[in-house]
Formats: sequence, C-alpha cells, structure tokens
Amino acid sequence: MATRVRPSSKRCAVIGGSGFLGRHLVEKLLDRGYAVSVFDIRQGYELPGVSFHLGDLCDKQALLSALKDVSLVFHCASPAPASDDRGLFEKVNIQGTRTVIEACIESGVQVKLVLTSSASVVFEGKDIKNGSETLPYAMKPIDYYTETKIQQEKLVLKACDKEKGFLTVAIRPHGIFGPRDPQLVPILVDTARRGKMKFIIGDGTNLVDFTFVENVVHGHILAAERLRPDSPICGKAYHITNDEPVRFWDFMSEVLVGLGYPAPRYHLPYILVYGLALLLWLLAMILRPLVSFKPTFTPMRVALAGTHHYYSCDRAKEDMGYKPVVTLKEGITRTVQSYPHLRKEA
Ligand SMILES: NC(=O)C1=CN([C@@H]2O[C@H](COP(=O)(O)OP(=O)(O)OC[C@H]3O[C@@H](n4cnc5c(N)ncnc54)[C@H](O)[C@@H]3O)[C@@H](O)[C@H]2O)C=CC1
Ligand SMILES: CC(C)CCC[C@@H](C)[C@H]1CC[C@H]2C3=C(CC[C@]12C)[C@@]1(C)CCC(=O)C[C@@H]1CC3
Repeated sequence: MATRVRPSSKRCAVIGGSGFLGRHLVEKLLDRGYAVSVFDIRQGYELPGVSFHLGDLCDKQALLSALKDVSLVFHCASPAPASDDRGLFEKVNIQGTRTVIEACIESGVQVKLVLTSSASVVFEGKDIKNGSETLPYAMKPIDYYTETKIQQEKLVLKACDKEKGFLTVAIRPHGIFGPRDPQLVPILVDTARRGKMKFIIGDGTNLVDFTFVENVVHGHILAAERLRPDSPICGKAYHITNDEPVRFWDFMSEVLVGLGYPAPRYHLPYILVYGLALLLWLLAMILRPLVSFKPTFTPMRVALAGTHHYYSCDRAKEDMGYKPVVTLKEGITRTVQSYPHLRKEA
C-alpha cells in the first residue's frame, strides 16, 4: 500500500484556475505565500509559482496527480452558464464534482475543499430580498446551470467528514464582475453595439447583488483559512456579495456610460419580455437540428434583469469575519478602466 504523506499546508490546487475567478484567486494565493497547482482543461496564462496540470476534472487519475502534496483544494470550474448543453452540465458539475470529492479523499490525510457555488441555487425567477442561506434550494431551477449547481453544492456539503479529515465549505457569490470577466461586460457591450440595449425590463427599480471579483476571492480565502474541524463553517454554504444591493439597471447604465454607450431609457413590461424570451428559447430548441441561433435575451437573463434578488452576508460576517474589501463604486471604476478595447469608438 502506498504511504500517505502529510501535505504541505502552503500548497493548494485551484480546479478551474485558468478561468476568470480562478485566475484572480491564484494571484491572491501567490501574494499570500501559497504555491499553486492549477488544474484546468486549458492553460490561460503563465505565472511564476504556478504549475499547470491540463486535464478534465472527470478524469480521476489526472486529478490525483495534480492533487499530490496538496492540503487545500478550490473547485471553481464550470461550463459557461450561457451554454444549453444539459449533458455537459451534468457531466462536469455533477459527475465531475463526485470525482473531485473522491480524488480529494484518496489524495491525502487532511484535505480541505472550498467549492464555488452560486447564490442562484435558491433563485426561481421570483423576487428574493435579503435572502439568507436558510432559503430552500430552488424547486424549479430556471436553467440546467442552476439545476446542476444545486446538485453540486449538495454533494460537496454532504461529503464533509471531520472523522475522515475531509472538510468542505461552499461559497455562493452573485453576479461576479471585474477585470478579465468574459461574460457580464462583454455580453453587455455586444448587446449595446447591436443596438439592443435601449430598453429597461420592468420599472427599473429592482435591486440586485453584483460582486467585485476581489471580494469573491477574499471570501474564498477566509473560508479556506478558517476551515478547521472545530470551526462552525464545516459543511455550510455562505453568501458572498458586495453587500451593497443596487438597481440592476443603474449598475448596467453605469458600466455602459463608463464605456461611452448610452444608458437604456425606454421601459418594457417584464411579463411581455419574459414571454417573448421563453418563446424564442423554445423556438431555438425546436429548430436546433436545422438552424443554430442563440437568443441574447434568454429567460434566465430576463428574470435576472427584471426581479429583485439580493442576499444577506450576515452568516459570512459572523462565522468568518467577512467584510467586502472593494466598494461597488471602486469596483465599477476599475472594471470600466480595464476594458479599453470595449470602449465605444468616437
Ligand atoms: N461569473 C459569475 O457571475 C458567477 C460564477 N459562479 C461560479 O464561479 C465559478 C467560476 O466562474 P467563472 O470564473 O466566471 O467562469 P470561467 O468560465 O471563467 O471559468 C471556469 C473554468 O473552468 C474550466 N473548466 C470547465 N470545464 C472543466 C472541466 N471539465 N475540467 C477542468 N476545468 C474545466 C474552464 O476551462 C474555465 O477555465 C463557477 O463555478 C461558476 O459557477 C458563481 C456565481 C456567479
Ligand atoms: C442582455 C442584458 C439584459 C443583460 C446583460 C448582462 C448579463 C450577461 C449579466 C447580468 C447578470 C449576470 C449574472 C450571471 C451571468 C451574466 C449576467 C446574466 C450569472 C448567471 C452567472 C452565473 C451565476 O452563478 C449567477 C449569475 C447571476 C448574474
């Protein structure tokens, strides 16, 4: 039988470390003196102190070699939420997460696993105001992404086992934004460039959480460093946001105007746009064998744009001393400045 080596506490692995959040997390971990192994299907960059292991998280052998001598694992890999490939979400988020758990348990004596979940696991397209972690999981998840994020979070929290020395925690961010984000700002600008950002869905007063990426990273590192057998955070989920709910359309307008595009002005009734988005989504499904088109206004995006959904961070404040490190205003300024290539040309 192979001898088990107690891993170095300053070596950690980031699964999905080539992605937007993953790379910000890797950079902060390096600053804090960790040596980092990145496991991802692609290598997005190079950094001193980081070793890359290319592979699919569904492949246990590949994972085991990346997790060698590692005592702390962050799992922030996922297919893009905009995908409609149900099979891929099930394979990566559910089967893949099972494989990650097995690999962690097999790889060491004491391993901590920090999962990036999502506050959307409780969102069903209806208003949520200051929602706490006691809200039940969505009974009717709004898309495959959310459906599989729920299963993923359940698997990770259930696997927490102090006896076996396997400790887990889930971080639930919402609406992550910041430099190098491949989704929010690029999709917004693309929609504006195609002349489709003229309308406000609903009355425009709905409050939403957007979270600057460095605050999400801060929440992950606090959780990792406080995850001990005697800590109250074992096996629990934590909302991590900017703790500054903002009107969805004010946030969008500030980013658009910051990049030189006009803010949306005309109002459309929520129910009308949601109905149209649903119809388009159904059409895209039916016609998929013949033509392939991806509607910009998906039912999920319309629901996110037209309802209140903001979450309480009280549990993270109490159990881990969480406090956002960058304000929303500062986060927006830094984000806008980081996208010179997306500015409207004069
Ligand atoms: N972006 C957002 O607003 C929010 C994101 N999240 C969660 O945060 C996490 C990180 O998201 P982002 O950084 O925005 O996404 P991203 O798409 O930039 O990064 C995901 C990374 O996972 C990797 N990956 C995908 N499938 C893989 C596989 N089978 N094996 C190994 N690596 C694989 C990708 O190559 C990519 O580098 C995800 O779990 C996502 O569900 C949660 C709440 C909000
Ligand atoms: C076309 C416009 C109506 C909206 C453009 C902006 C959107 C692309 C983003 C606004 C809120 C974002 C968001 C996510 C993705 C990008 C947005 C829809 C998530 C779905 C990403 C994954 C999650 O876990 C939850 C996020 C909620 C907010």
